[in-house]
Amino acid sequence: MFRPGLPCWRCLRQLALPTTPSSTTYTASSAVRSITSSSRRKPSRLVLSPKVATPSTPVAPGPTKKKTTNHDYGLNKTVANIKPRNVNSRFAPKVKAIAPTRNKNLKAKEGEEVEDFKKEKKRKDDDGPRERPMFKMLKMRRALEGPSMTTRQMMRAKLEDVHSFQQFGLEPVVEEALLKDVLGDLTTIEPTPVQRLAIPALLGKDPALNKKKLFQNSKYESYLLAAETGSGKTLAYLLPILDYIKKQEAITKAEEEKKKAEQQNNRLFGDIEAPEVDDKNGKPKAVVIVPTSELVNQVGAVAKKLAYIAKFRSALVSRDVPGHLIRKRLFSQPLELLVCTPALLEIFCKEDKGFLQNCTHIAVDEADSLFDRSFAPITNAIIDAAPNLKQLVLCSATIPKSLDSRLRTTFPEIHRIVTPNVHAVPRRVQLSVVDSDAEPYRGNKPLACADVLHNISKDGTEAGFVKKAIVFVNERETTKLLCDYLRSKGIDAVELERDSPDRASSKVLEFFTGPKTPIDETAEKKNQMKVLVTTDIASRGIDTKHVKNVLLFDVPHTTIDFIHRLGRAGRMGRRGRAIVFTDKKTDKAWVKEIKTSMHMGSSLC
Ligand SMILES: Nc1ncnc2c1ncn2[C@@H]1O[C@H](COP(=O)(O)OP(=O)(O)OP(=O)(O)O)[C@@H](O)[C@H]1O
Repeated sequence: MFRPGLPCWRCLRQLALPTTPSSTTYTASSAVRSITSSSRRKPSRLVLSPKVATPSTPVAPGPTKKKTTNHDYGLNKTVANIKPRNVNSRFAPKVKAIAPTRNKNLKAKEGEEVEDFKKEKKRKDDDGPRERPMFKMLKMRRALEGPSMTTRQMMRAKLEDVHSFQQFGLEPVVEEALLKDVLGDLTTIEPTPVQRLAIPALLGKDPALNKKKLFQNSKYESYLLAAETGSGKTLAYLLPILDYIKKQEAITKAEEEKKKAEQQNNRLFGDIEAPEVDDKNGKPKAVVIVPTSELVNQVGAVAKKLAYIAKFRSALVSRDVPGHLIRKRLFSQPLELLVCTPALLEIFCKEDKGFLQNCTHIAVDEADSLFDRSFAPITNAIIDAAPNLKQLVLCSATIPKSLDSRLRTTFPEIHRIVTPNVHAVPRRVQLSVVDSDAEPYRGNKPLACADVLHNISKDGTEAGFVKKAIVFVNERETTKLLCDYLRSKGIDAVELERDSPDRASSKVLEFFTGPKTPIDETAEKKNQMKVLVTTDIASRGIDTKHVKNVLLFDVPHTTIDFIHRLGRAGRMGRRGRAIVFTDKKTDKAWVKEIKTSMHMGSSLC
């Protein structure tokens, strides 16, 4: 309340006039401070934000408005007035401006936070140059190379000619193993588009393919198989390899019998040859290279199924296999097929220069990752270590432009087998977008995710079976945090990332790659849904045939990641549902573009 004789503080603040004539100079600001002393009563107002030391996502500097004091608008300047980029430049002025109002503790705290920020900045600078997020985003969205219209039409025409596996003329044992043990549970068995195109070409039975002319300047035949996710690429390269092995086996057997007969003959005349030393142990005839141990197990499982009837020896080797088992699997018997990760295979090749001397076939699955900058030297070294290589097959669901141009220089004669729908996510996968910034989530993305999962579990689909959902995140650290959060909301979630403790046992993945699981009606708490929270480790190649729901908690960085993650649902003609969560950092226009492309069934190029 205003009383005459006493100063009005509002006026004092505005006029900044001295009030009472006293011995000490009494300014308006000091008066306000001494009387209201809001800072002392409400210290929280002056406490620096605890986030000041937390590195925020760097924002691209926009054009700054310049204050011109004179009217030459900076035209007469001879020196560029660019501020040096130092740590303090962004927030030192703020610190200075409010410094006089601080007490000692606050100053100390402030100093600590500045130090923290400096340390963080130094760490970031040491890690490499800072990139502006927009440019980083654009750089990471590597464009995919799509097939031309003519190629698509040619491929479509070719597809019409093939309808059954019997048309390929595979070795009888291989065909029997395929139809009985691998696809035996299907009512109608017919090859998929990539199998129709690739198997005749790799077997040398494609009349349109003149191999002699095509590979006249090359030591071996090279093929690139590019087909959509979940389209049966594994069998497309595995069947021709096994067919060759079985054919060669028959030839070798005939030769050995002939040799034996000759030796028998020679023995009659006393000329006995020394028996040949068996050099086949630890020398595989064919090698399949895959990027992860999960894929070693998956491809290996298909090979094992085929081996039961087709009778060949295969070995699976990855970092999950103990040393004594690797030794046993590799060196105790002659080996036909080795499924391995590149790092281990490179070690074997370095240790034994002749390790791949009997190898005639190499298949590189997920070729786009195995030929990217980090893996390419290893993969190339392995290929170079096979002197008798006859066929090299590179296989992937996504061919980035960078890989395409690298292949043109490394393997100029490579024959491309591309399905018409490559780089497209099947239309049977429906994509929905959930904006976590909108009501009712208000920026709480984990809550949005839990809510969506809750709704899925109650939607009445997949009656009688446990629903399986995969949630993909971008960062490893998020896996555990999100998984714990979902568990706290009563959702049965498990996590899988590169360093997960239970990764070695593969138990986590087994459930999601396995067949449909009926709900246990006898259990006290009936489990309606199981959720896997994972990174890209489970996005490539993992055959989650019975997973219908894929949630992209983070928007993937690239179109390639989009294709692989969405590819975990809607495999082999099944229906699927994908949900992507957006927030204010998301490029919503891009997500919309992806959604439109999926709706149209076109490539996500
Ligand atoms: N001709 C076929 N008919 C029916 N099912 C098949 C056929 N060929 C393969 N499959 C099955 O389809 C599933 C997917 O196959 P596969 O893992 O080889 O796909 P992919 O193209 O390699 O997928 P990704 O690109 O994700 O690695 C497997 O379970 C496989 O058994």
